[in-house]
Amino acid sequence: MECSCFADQGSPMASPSTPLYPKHSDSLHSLSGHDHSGVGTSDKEPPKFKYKMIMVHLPFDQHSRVEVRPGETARDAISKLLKKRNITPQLCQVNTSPDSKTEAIDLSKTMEEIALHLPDNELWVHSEYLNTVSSIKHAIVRRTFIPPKSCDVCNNPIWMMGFRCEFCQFKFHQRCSSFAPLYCDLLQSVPKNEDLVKQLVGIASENDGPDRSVAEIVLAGLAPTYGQSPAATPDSSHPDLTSIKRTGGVKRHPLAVSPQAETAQLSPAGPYPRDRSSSAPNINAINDEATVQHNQRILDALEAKRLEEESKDKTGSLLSTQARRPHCYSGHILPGSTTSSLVAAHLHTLPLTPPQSAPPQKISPGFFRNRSRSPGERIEAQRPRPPQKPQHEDWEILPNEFVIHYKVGSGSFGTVYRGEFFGTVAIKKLNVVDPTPSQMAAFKNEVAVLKKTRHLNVLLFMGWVREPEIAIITQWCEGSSLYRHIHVQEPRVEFEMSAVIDILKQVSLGMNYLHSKNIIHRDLKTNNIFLMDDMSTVKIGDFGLATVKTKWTVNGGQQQQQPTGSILWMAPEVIRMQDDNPYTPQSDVYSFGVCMYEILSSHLPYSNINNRDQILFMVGRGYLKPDRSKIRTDTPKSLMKLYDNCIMFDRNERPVFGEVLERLRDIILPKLTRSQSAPNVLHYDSQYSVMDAVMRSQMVSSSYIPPSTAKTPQSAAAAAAANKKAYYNVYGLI
Ligand SMILES: Nc1ncnc2c1ncn2[C@@H]1O[C@H](COP(=O)(O)OP(=O)(O)OP(=O)(O)O)[C@@H](O)[C@H]1O
Ligand SMILES: [Zn+2]
Ligand SMILES: [Zn+2]
Repeated sequence: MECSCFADQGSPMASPSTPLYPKHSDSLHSLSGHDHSGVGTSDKEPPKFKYKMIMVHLPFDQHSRVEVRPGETARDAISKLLKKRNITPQLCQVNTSPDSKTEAIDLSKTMEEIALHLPDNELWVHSEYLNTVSSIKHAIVRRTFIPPKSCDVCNNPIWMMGFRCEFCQFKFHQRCSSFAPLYCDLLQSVPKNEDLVKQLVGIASENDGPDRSVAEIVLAGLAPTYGQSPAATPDSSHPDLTSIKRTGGVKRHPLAVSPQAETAQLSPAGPYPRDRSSSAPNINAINDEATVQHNQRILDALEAKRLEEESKDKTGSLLSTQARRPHCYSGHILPGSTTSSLVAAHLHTLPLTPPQSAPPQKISPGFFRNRSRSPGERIEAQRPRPPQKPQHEDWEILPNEFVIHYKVGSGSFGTVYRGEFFGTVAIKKLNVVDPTPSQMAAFKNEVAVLKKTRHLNVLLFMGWVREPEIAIITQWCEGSSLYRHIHVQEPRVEFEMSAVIDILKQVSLGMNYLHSKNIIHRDLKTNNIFLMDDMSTVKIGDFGLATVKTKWTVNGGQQQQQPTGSILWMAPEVIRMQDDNPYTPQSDVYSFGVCMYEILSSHLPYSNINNRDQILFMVGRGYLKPDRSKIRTDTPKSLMKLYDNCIMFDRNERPVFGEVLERLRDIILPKLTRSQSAPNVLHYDSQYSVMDAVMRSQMVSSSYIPPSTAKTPQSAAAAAAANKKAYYNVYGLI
């Protein structure tokens, strides 16, 4: 096959004489309808080209655009695209059509020259190699690892149960399955393309680093057939592994048995002189949603098969497995595999074909870990580790450590349950199925921040759950949200002004703290403000988790274009989504302003407009603000001013929470209000303040006893208990 591949740079395979587009160029010319006098071309006139951007179709159904830059060769331009995706350019060729059999373009030409002749502004990158690679599946079996072996994903010990590919020996925890490579290396398919082999030899001898390793592995897999004609190779669909010694493929795993010794013993001279046993990257570490789904399918199938196997006669299963799977070289099945676990054969029947639109091929640095180059290092890697307790990651809570009781409600990015984890907790399962590794990593970063939050007014984060679904566990808030108090419960609560200020101060304290930790809430609203401990303490919940809130809400992947969720609290700049990330401390301050409005007016904003889009449009442009006339008349001027400042259209004109707090502290309530109230109960952080304020303002109970009037601690406690009961009775909470 004659082609002008990336590998041809300076190699004998280069075909500079290959005419550029011999089949199409004439028709192109007439089709284009442009003046192509520059084609050919005179030195003086800069060549005119039709397209500034060319669409490039990439392996795994991806595509990208490449800019036509003067003087840049096609090789350089397209290599950049491929390298970004961790695809080895040397393994690809470029055509002007989706058919890889057509003439490849000459990559030494400039993009300008190429653009001149393109029928449409499209190019196709083909790779037989990648096609072959992506057809190879793991043969994963569930295994008991005694003594524990380290997981090839996370490096932590696999304590007892885990999984391993019987081909490539890749082993991993169930929880790490989403990070396992999608396929194993070239073990089954033996490409018979001589050109490809030559290219690989070229790569193996000329390059260094991952490219070379990749080529070496493939060549190792091809070793027995290399140099033979396709007809002379054994039946490629069922290669006899006792005669085809594909040691390179199997022994490449870092912790697999004695790589060097066995390579020396088993492998015939390879097609190239290097010691290939030392470089063994897993070339197929494709980490994304497809991987997760793929692996999950494998695990699910395995689980089903395991149960099936368990009910069968265990003694016969090794034999039958091997009989059903002629590919399975018994030497690869390590001692310790339980016969019942050898379900690899069944996997042949599973529909585990690679996804049509496979993701970028990533060579994850994680998979190079422990691949030592010296025998000494290898021994180190194989030394058994002392047994350890099963490890969870920092603050991870295992499925068997908590109990879910019942569903409480759901929001835009999760469902909340009441449950038990060393006491009553709230478990929020996030709306995410199969997070990509990058989402998972971002999520973990955010968890790392959440776990450091310790403030009286911030809901206590207690841990996170990976399986069966990703969830966050927090302290449980008995009582109710501010939203329920204002908008739902009957009779309506109108807090005393002093209680209003107390609540606002506590919210500002919590928010100021979160901002000091660089946590932007992104969803501050009265639903996420809880009144606890007999309503004396305010807790802010549902904060942080930027990844979950933006990226996971739409099909698990894309950034949302349209604002979703709680639009009433969204700052105009968030509604407009003008920047990549419109969330700032000031956008939280805006949301706080809306909470102020709710509590001061007992209304939700824009309750007279029932068109969501209209609200979004008008608030986003600054044409609409909450109806100020609904705000209660006893609101102090300074508080009103603070509210106005918080909801300023221009975020730079809004105060920060530190200032909000100062201004709230400075508010002096009219003496009259105070003298009517019981003394002392309303000062900031009074244990009874909010509840007392509610009770008094509603005059709900004749049995109300201001705690501060109680003579002894016991009678104060009794008064508090009685008041609580009265309160909850009134609101139907008990
Ligand atoms: N820690 C908690 N303790 C008690 N109830 C809680 C807790 N966290 C949430 N809830 C309740 O669970 C329900 C669902 O909460 P969730 O946070 O999912 O939704 P939301 O805040 O209303 O909306 P969104 O998440 O879209 O902003 C609400 O009724 C909320 O009051
Ligand atoms: Zn494998
Ligand atoms: Zn692991």
